[in-house]
Amino acid sequence: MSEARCCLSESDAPKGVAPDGDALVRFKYLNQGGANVIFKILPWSTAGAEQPFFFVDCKDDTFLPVHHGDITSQVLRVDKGLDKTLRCDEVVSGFHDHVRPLFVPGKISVIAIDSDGLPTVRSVALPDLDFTKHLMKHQGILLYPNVMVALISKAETILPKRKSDANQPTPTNRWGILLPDMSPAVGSSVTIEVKPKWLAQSPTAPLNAVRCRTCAMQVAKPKDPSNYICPLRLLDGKSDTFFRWILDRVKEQLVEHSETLKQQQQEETPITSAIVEYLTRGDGNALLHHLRLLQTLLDPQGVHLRSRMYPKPTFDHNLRLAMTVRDCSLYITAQYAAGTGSIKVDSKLGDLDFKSADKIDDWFSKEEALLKEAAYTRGIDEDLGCLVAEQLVA
Ligand SMILES: O=P(O)(O)O[C@@H]1[C@@H](OP(=O)(O)O)[C@H](OP(=O)(O)O)[C@H](O)[C@H](OP(=O)(O)O)[C@H]1OP(=O)(O)O
Ligand SMILES: Nc1ncnc2c1ncn2[C@@H]1O[C@H](COP(=O)(O)OP(=O)(O)OP(=O)(O)O)[C@@H](O)[C@H]1O
Repeated sequence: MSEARCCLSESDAPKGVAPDGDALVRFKYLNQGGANVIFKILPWSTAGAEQPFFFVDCKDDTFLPVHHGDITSQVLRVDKGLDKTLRCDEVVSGFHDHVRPLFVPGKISVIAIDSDGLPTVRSVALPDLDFTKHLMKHQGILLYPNVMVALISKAETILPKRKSDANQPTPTNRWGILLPDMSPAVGSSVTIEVKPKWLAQSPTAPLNAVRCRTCAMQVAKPKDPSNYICPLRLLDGKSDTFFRWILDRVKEQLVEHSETLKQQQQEETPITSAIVEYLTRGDGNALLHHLRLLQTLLDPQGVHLRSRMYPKPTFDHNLRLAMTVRDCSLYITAQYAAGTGSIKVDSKLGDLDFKSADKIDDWFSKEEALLKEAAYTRGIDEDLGCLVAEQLVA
């Protein structure tokens, strides 16, 4: 091993490595998505019955324990070990090698159709802007077996071993990722989480589409309608629908944070207005436009035309990147000082995991199902608030 940050229990520690009390931490389940589980990292205390763990910086044969203060502003993300999803070490390398470069000035190779109707590779310059302040630092962490046992006991959705590790003893060392903790802080910040999914229409949507790709998905496979919003509204930002959607999200958190209803009501509208302003005219708007640009540059033809596109490696690589930036999360934080009117809004992108090539067939099937089911075009009873539909009426 040359240099790595590791997490271990006292019984994993090599002889002579004994952490001070201020290096000890415990893990608390925070949340999970389809592929990963997130844990909060809290200082360990003798009061609980929890087993302590600690982080060390390992260099050659030396193990240097890390003070918990350097760790507890972060969360630990651990992959569940499912098929077609990436291990955390693959996420970290994919992020650095392929995803991060999309957020700094530079050139990318894209597939365009030439005047003869044939695919051709073009080099396109990205905007001369640096969006890296919106990216989270990804730090790979080697998790020792006893840490894995404890994490699996808190989240049984983490598989003890992947199919590809079938011959390994259970459980083995695994990689996790330390990321900045974007959770709200009671009394001083709220965090709104949105997925800026398909910010432009699918290239293979029918010409008579009455809704965008994300709304078409919501028709075909509805998910929690109570907090659904058409992602094109994030970019447009003007409507009352959008203001109300943000207000509802802010209220959900202030209800838990505020001591009185009056205090909540005093804070909710200014915080909502600051977030809407940020997404409509501020840095958030520039970021959303950049995501839309990436989504369209990297996938101008659509997975359905894949068989006619070449060079195939460029097409597939770009499609994977486009699908990555269509499935990330945006964490918008508003820090406020109660009663002062001071509000600072910021945002970071999460879940920028470079999608696996194994998913290409699934993307093909998803688009095919949307077309077959007429999800872009058929009439429905409910109003999803799709901006495409609104623009057709206008
Ligand atoms: O099917 P979509 O377009 O709705 O997107 C899936 C997401 O659905 P949602 O954003 O909730 O509507 C879905 O999100 P959830 O698990 O529903 O939170 C996943 O992100 C999925 O990607 P992967 O299989 O984990 O790599 C996403 O799949 P792909 O982006 O890989 O197609
Ligand atoms: N850095 C973070 N700080 C605070 N909470 C987080 C952080 N990252 C993730 N979360 C929470 O955990 C949830 C799941 O995380 P994440 O989106 O990374 O999982 P996933 O399995 O990759 O999701 P998907 O289902 O989209 O593939 C998020 O929706 C969010 O609520």
